[in-house]
Amino acid sequence: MSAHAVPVEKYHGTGNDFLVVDADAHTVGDRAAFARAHCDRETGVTADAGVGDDVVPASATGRRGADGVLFLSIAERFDPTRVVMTLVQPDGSTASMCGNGARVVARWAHDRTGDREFMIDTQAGTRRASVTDDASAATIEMGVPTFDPARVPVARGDDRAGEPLIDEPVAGLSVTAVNTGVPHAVALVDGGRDDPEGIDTYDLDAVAPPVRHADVFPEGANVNLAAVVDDGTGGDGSGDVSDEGTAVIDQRTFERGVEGETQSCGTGAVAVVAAARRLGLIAGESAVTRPPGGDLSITVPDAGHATLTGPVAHEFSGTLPVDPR
Ligand SMILES: N[C@@H](CCC[C@H](N)C(=O)O)C(=O)O
Repeated sequence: MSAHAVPVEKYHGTGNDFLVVDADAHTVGDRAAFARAHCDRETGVTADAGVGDDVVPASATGRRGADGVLFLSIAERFDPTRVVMTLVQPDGSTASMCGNGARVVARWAHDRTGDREFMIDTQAGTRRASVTDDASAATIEMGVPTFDPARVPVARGDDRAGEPLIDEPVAGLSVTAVNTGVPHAVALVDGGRDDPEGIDTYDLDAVAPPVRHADVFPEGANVNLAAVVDDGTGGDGSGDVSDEGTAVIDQRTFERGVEGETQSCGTGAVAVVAAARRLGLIAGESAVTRPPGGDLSITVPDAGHATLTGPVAHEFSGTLPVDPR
């Protein structure tokens, strides 16, 4: 390996794909430039970056580039093993939390250590994580979603400055603002993916940017469309909570930092379920969200951490230039 090359692993969680760099072993001086170059969907990393037997056909996503670079630092002296996670996005920005990225971190740490339980240190706080026996799926504690306008953050600039922004018009969509580690705007729309007039009829790349950049979101926001296709009431209609099933919500997310729609967004999935609960659109605390890249299982209890569970997979190993210019 050249002195100017760094080993990388590529993983994805429901199509949200990430390059992973072991930040203890390898220094990347300009992380933003590295992410901008190698995440580019036109000119960025491919499975050809792999070396020897590690090269496998780009699997479930099979796409060039990535949704970000995870710079990871692992400390096995702790029990459970701790991993410090920093996500640098395709535009060079750093995100304080990433749900699917954290699932990738758990799988990467498992592949290194064989452990199944981890603590992941993010800029949004320390999160517990675990992988299944076969490591094909990971669960992350996602913290407590907040609608507090000071913490989303939301800046109304009027006499409602202290009120949460719940199902209100913002730049053409009716949105609910929630922070699940990063800021999200959630617009509940009619009709799921199977509805010819439903969620997939929206041109997300057109409708999301005005919300993402709206003045009411001083730090910007990820923008989610969500359609409740099963409210989870199920049962016999008696209202008995033991009859409550798992709700099903179709989800699409336009991500800040990617500046486009991703196949899946974990913090977005939790935001969607938290918003649906807040609006009284689903019965219980559990839901499956269905972003384009695959299903995610979410819990948002009345008290305590939300959780995010879903599949995670390794795509390939390789090396990339540290300085891509
Ligand atoms: N894809 C992530 C979210 C990453 C952060 C986001 N783009 C932001 O800048 O807020 C996830 O799975 O949560």
